[in-house]
This record gives sequence, C-alpha cells and structure tokens, in this order.
Amino acid sequence: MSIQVEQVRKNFGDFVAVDNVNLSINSGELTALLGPSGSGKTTLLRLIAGLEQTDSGRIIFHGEDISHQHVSERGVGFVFQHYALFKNMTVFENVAFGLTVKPRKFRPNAAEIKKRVDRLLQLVQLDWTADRYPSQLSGGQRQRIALARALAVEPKVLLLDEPFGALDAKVRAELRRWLRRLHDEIHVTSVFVTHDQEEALEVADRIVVMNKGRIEQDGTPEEVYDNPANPFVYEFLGTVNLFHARVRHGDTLINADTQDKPASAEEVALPGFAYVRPHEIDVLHQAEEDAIAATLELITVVGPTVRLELQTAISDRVVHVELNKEQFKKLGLAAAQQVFLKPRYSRVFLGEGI
Ligand SMILES: Nc1ncnc2c1ncn2[C@@H]1O[C@H](COP(=O)(O)OP(=O)(O)OP(=O)(O)O)[C@@H](O)[C@H]1O
Repeated sequence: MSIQVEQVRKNFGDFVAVDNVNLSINSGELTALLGPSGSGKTTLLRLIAGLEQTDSGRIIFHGEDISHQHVSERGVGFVFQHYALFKNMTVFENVAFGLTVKPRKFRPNAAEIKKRVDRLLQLVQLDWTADRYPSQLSGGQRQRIALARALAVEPKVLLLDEPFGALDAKVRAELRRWLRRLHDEIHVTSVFVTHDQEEALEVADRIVVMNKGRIEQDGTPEEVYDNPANPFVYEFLGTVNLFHARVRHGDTLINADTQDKPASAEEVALPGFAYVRPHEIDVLHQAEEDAIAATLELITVVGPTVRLELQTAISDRVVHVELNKEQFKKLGLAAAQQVFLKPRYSRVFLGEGI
C-alpha cells in the first residue's frame, strides 16, 4: 500500500503544525519521520491515520483519495509510546481483540482467531506469554504484544508513534533491531515517528527529516547522513563541528584568513561554513598546511571509541573528534597537549552562517 501526502496543511488556531507537506511513501517501505520536538511528526502521522482532519491537501492510499474517510475505514494499525494493552485481558485476548469485535459477517471463527493469534505471538517471539496478563510482562514485551495486536487485523498501513520511547536504552536498541527484522518478514507499509536519529538511521528504509511543520529532507539513511541538504539536517543527524571557511574555485579553505585579499574578481572567495563530523578529523603532532592548532582538553573513553574535546584559538566552539582506541594509543595523547587538526572531509554551506 503506497501513501501519498499532497500539499497537506494542518493548523491549530493560528499555529501551523504541518505546512504544505508533500510526501510519497512506497509500498512495503519502513519510513521514519524524524525531527525535534514540535516539528509536526505526530500531527502528520495522525493525519495519515485519520485521527486528525487536514485543513487542506489530500491523503492518498494506493491511488485512492482517503482524506475524508474515517479512521475506522482506513485499515491502519497503531502502536503508541505508552502501551495501551487492556490490563484485565490476557495477552492472547489482547491480540485477539481487534478480531473479536469485528461485525459478525467479517469475524473469523474461534479456531481461525486462535490460529492467527498463535501465529502472531510466534512472530513477535512471545508465544509463551499467551496466558499472562500485561502486568506480568516487561515494558519491551508489552510493546511487542501491542505490535502483534496492531497486526492482528491485517492493517494495510502500520503507524508507530515513538513505539520504544518509554523504554531504557538497551531494550530500545534490541527492539529497534527486532522491528527491522520483523518488517523484513512482513513488509507492511510502515511509518514511525522518532526524535532519535540513531533509531531512524538504524531501522528505516527512508528518513523524512521534519522541522517547523516542513520537510527538510527525504531520502535513504545514507543520503541524509552523507549528503545532508542543509545545515539543519547536518546538525540534527549527530555531532558536527563548524569551521569558518572560504570557497574559491571549488576549493574549501577552512579557517582561511578572513582578510585574505583576492588578486582579481575571479579570485573572490565566498564565505561559508565547513561542517565536519568528529570521525572525519585527523589529529597530528606536527603542524601541516591547512592544519589547525588545538589544545586537547578532555578525553572520554566510551567502549571502543575515544572522544576528544579540543579548543582552538580561532573559535569559541569546542571541537569534537572521535578516534578508535587503536588510533588513540598510537598517538599517545594526553590532556592539555598541543596538537593539530586536519579535517579529511567537509561539507560546505555558503553564507554568513548560523
Ligand atoms: N491538538 C492540538 N492543539 C493545539 N496544538 C497542537 C495540538 N497537537 C499538536 N499541537 C502543536 O503542534 C506542534 C506539532 O506537534 P507534534 O506533536 O506534531 O510534534 P512532534 O514533532 O510530534 O513533537 P514531539 O516529538 O514532541 O511529539 C506542536 O507545537 C504542538 O504543540
């Protein structure tokens, strides 16, 4: 089931929560809506679901305009952040719920319901919990049951709003890998909301980066991470260092002297900002052309990664560098040491910057 969002707008009073959004989601894709708090992710998801009505624009499922269809007609399944399982029902009854409340002529018989629920519980690897009550499950298990329950009615589209948001980091990481594997098995068109860039990068086929009710970029995880469309996307997708830069004949001069005098009009260097990820910087003991002198202020070891914080004379901003342990040992670095930084790769956005 493909989804098209065309020129969709949603206001709350004077506030524009979703601002003329266009989005096309392919059938069978797992798409992440990623953005900071208040960027309109949940509102867009609720508009797709039919839990909110658009002020203008259209929502199309597989070529059919469903903008005016009621939520119950759209064939969507939901999973929310806070497990909405029925406390007084067993796991089996929870998963079976959507089937048991179907009108009689659409309702499968008891044997068929049992077969389907058993199959779903196996799919989420929790068949051994069928007779338990939600209070006897961990948070992560409850979310897997919530997912099984959403899938029971065979939705055309699965919508997940921060499904792992309330869980601790380790369970969250496990569940997101599990969701990816599950999606590879069932291929139902799915859209999930998250503000966690790591989650989006790891799980999604497509990432839609939102900001202030608009889409900043829409692409594969590699596209948005390696080729961010603008500074907002760059900054949102992980730690980044900003250096003043000037661009001349396609070459970037990081921290080039801002007084630098061009010999001719063609030589004019345009001011901009070079964005460099922490793992894209080499640390040197000796000065080299284009290397930036820096003082090492803080060393933090996080598992196999060593994070450095450095201060340069040319900016107030701390520079973040990431090395693996081997590189770090080879360099023999210690706090307060003087070093030189050389970005291996940068992406430049022209303009006077942020
Ligand atoms: N029912 C409502 N009435 C008024 N304003 C609303 C309503 N729902 C959402 N908003 C506002 O619309 C904006 C977008 O909200 P939305 O929940 O879509 O953002 P979000 O990106 O999902 O954020 P979060 O990650 O915090 O959930 C917010 O500023 C919010 O306050």
